Amino acid sequence: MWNLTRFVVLSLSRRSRRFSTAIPGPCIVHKRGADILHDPWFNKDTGFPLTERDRLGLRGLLPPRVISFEQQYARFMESYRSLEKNTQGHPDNFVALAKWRILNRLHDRNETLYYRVLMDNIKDFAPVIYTPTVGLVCQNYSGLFRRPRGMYFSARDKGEMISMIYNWPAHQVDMIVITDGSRILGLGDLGVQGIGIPIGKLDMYVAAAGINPQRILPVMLDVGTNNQKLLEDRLYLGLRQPRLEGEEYLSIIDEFMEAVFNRWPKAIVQFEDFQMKWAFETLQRYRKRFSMFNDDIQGTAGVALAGLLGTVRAQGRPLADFANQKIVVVGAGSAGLGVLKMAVEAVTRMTGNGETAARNFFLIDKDGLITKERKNLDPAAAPFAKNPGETMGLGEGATLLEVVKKVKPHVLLGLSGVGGIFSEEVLKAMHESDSTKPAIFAMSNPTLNAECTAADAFKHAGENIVFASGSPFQHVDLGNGKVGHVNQANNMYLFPGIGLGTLLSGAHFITDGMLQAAAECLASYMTDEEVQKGLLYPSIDSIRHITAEVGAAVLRAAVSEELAEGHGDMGPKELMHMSKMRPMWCTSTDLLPTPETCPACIRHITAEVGAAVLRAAVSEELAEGHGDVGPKELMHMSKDETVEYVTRNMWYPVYSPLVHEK
Ligand SMILES: NC(=O)c1ccc[n+]([C@@H]2O[C@H](COP(=O)([O-])OP(=O)(O)OC[C@H]3O[C@@H](n4cnc5c(N)ncnc54)[C@H](O)[C@@H]3O)[C@@H](O)[C@H]2O)c1
Ligand SMILES: O=C(O)C[C@H](O)C(=O)O
Ligand SMILES: [Mg+2]
Repeated sequence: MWNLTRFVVLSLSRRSRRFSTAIPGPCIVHKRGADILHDPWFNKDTGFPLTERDRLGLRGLLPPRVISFEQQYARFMESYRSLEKNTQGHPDNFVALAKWRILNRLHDRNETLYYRVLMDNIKDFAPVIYTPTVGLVCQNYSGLFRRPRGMYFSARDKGEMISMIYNWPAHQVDMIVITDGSRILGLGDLGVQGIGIPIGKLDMYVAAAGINPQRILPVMLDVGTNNQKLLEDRLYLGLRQPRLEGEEYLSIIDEFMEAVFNRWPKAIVQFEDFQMKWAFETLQRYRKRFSMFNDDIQGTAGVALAGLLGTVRAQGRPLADFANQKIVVVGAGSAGLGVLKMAVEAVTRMTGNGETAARNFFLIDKDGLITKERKNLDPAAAPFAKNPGETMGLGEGATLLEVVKKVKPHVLLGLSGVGGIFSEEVLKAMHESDSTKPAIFAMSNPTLNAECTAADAFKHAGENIVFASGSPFQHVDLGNGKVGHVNQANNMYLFPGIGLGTLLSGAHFITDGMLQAAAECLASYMTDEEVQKGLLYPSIDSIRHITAEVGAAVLRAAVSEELAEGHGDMGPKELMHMSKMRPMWCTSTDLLPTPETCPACIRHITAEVGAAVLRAAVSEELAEGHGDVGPKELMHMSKDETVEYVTRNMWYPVYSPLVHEK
């Protein structure tokens, strides 16, 4: 076994050298001297070798000693760790902003180093550059503002966007995340300050999906704000006017979409944190015309569905039992409705009966249980409103506590944006759940808006629960060496893979089939053993791995729906002939890397899987020809081609030699 594993590890290193992204080719730069030092994409700070200092007119502009990338990395981490130490005991928000500032300064100065430290320390840094700290940054954006990042299109730019889009310096853009700032996490309307969300999401695209940071574009569409406090804030940086509505609003987004796809026809646009009415309206308006998706509706739905299927497995039941799970969803907004729609589709596929698929789902909003008797029932919520006779005796508008007590749900899932709404009484009522392992999903963000904390959930609902939250919480010490596992049910496990898979497929639309493939991939990622322990999602340390898997699943779905038009030098025919594969983008040189020596741990996982396959081939007496690059080895390798293809397209942060061209 050792030899086989060793063999696979060694062959991986051969292959990864062949496709290596870790040894960079030269990078053309059209600037010289101080302009290079002030461009975070090219800047290496003190890391410029002497030859480059001479070639690029940098001699004298830097202190004489050359500091290697690794030394710079260590120095940054040292500063970060000492900041952590020095701020111990300070208020949480103060510490969170201090950490964000130090990372943001590096981002503004040296992108290569920034993304490397982010990728290698994703577990520590994701909560700083993404949820929950990003919420705090948005709330304080106008005061924190030092440098712009991304593009800002405002209602005043009407008629100008087609030319404005050419102000963006990059020739090619692959991923755009856009918000209008109207529903930032659970924090409400933050107007122009919502730009922090696209920036944070795109950082996750770089870290998790390996999207080239030169090809990302965060966008703020400023159509005003209805947040009175911001309108009165003298530092507020956005338009001081109420939000545009109706056709006026839509005409601004229409113009933006036309401008973007006119310049970059192959870009993908992710809509993020739009208030519900515009989230649904824009999704419907654009999804058949452009390559776009709404992450809050569609990404969240896939992540929640994967978690819901995980809870069925955690109970030791077959997946088909999902149709019998009673699920109470609290929050009938873009996220809650997206989750229910996908859950109903899953039940329909399992049972073949769409009529009764929503039977076991109960939907609650700020006015309580939603039934067909609801006055002014929102058409988007109507398919999930209970008919009289299906309510188990509960009336229209029944409270959350009444619903939980009566329904005894298997799952209580919050997407309400209301912190603490899963009160002690509600959690205690989950003791009576009909499930052997009740699940509590407090998915609202950021931390203070979570429906309950992890500690409260385990304390009041019992130690036997499965728990997931949108923002990270520490695992809970249950005493006697037992641990209450906390899962992070956040759409970050899907959106980078949805974007990456779509990009590499060259599909012009993102279909339900592609989204379903992404959700199924995440749902099947965890082993039975892990799920039984209450682990529904991978650790964030494995985000690059899961993203590659999700990306490949999305790509395969696009191919099977005949939507894949290819990407770069990979045409649709080549894509069609790729089969399932596993990624290997680990840069560790260890023979058997561990999660410590290889943060993404890919080579380790791949070696294990490869060795298992090889053992099977050996035991079936088929493994004659797998030497170096024999035909049979090639045959075996072709199973891996899709992920390999995905992997090859993943950017990895290392300094490239710079070559000046006028
Ligand atoms: N974990 C994730 O990946 C993820 C993804 C998307 C959204 N979210 C979070 O979900 C929350 C909601 O997002 P959204 O886009 O659906 O917002 P939304 O504004 O569209 O919907 C909020 C819903 O909550 C309901 N609500 C408000 N107060 C309530 C109360 N007291 N009791 C019951 N329901 C109540 C509203 O009636 C509305 O139906 C936000 O906090 C957001 O950060 C998390
Ligand atoms: O941004 C997140 O962390 C998840 C989600 O998109 C949200 O709006 O809360
Ligand atoms: Mg969001």
